[in-house]
Amino acid sequence: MGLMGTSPILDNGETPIISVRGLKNSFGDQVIHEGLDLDVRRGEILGVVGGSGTGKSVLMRSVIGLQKPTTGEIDVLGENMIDRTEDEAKNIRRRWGILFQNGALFSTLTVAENVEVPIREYFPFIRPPLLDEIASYKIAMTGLPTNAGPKYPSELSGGMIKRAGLARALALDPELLFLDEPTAGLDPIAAQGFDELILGLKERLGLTVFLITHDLDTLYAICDRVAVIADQKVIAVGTIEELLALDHPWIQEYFNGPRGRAAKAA
Ligand SMILES: Nc1ncnc2c1ncn2[C@@H]1O[C@H](COP(=O)(O)OP(=O)(O)OP(=O)(O)O)[C@@H](O)[C@H]1O
Repeated sequence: MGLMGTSPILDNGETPIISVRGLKNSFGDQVIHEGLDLDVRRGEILGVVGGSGTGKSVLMRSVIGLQKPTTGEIDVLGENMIDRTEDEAKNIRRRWGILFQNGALFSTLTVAENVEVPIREYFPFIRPPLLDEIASYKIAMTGLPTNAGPKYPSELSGGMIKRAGLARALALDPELLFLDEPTAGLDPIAAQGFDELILGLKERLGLTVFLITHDLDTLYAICDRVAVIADQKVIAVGTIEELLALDHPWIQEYFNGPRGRAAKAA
């Protein structure tokens, strides 16, 4: 643990699932990241934390190829993400699932139809009833009742929308899941249920999870390691216990403030 090294090979000899080196992102004069390094290991849930506007979402967008960095190297699932052809990019996108902050469902499609979108895109030869069966299976995996399939997003609660978004993220059996603040806006019980769902799916499906969150309960409950973004880079990464041992004001305030202490005690 501790401060990031520069080798893309981890201590245990494994190649990381995500490797970011020397990332710089800027918008005009505003520099968001500079010299940012990060590794995500196979099978872990890595939490990404940092103050508002430190560039957590921009980091995720860079990793998934939606935001071209100013400079830097990004490897995901063994593929170099910089300067890829559209075909290569499409192939790699099939191997991960993304849950955006607001669920990002198509409002004019039912839950089942939303889940079917990526399947239709990549496997156009799969037709109903198999398509519907796959969608029902994914919907059930996320703990939604079977009657959620024909519903429209506007008929769902916030927690159900997140689950439907997750069902769509799981549509193509991804190896890697990106979650952007999955419990934001959920009540504590729904948030806890969602945490348990993520942890269960990670264990059963062997997923690797990149998770942006402000939710201290989530960090304590399900994250194997936590990466802290401050001063335009990942200043530290490790278990919460390891982070607590570091003498950084933001880390101390975040994990040892009243909310951090309450989450730890829970
Ligand atoms: N496309 C863009 N054009 C210009 N500036 C942008 C763009 N995307 C993000 N930014 C800026 O980059 C900074 C980081 O944004 P980002 O959304 O990644 O922060 P964050 O850490 O995810 O914040 P929060 O915790 O509040 O969600 C912000 O100042 C934002 O205004």
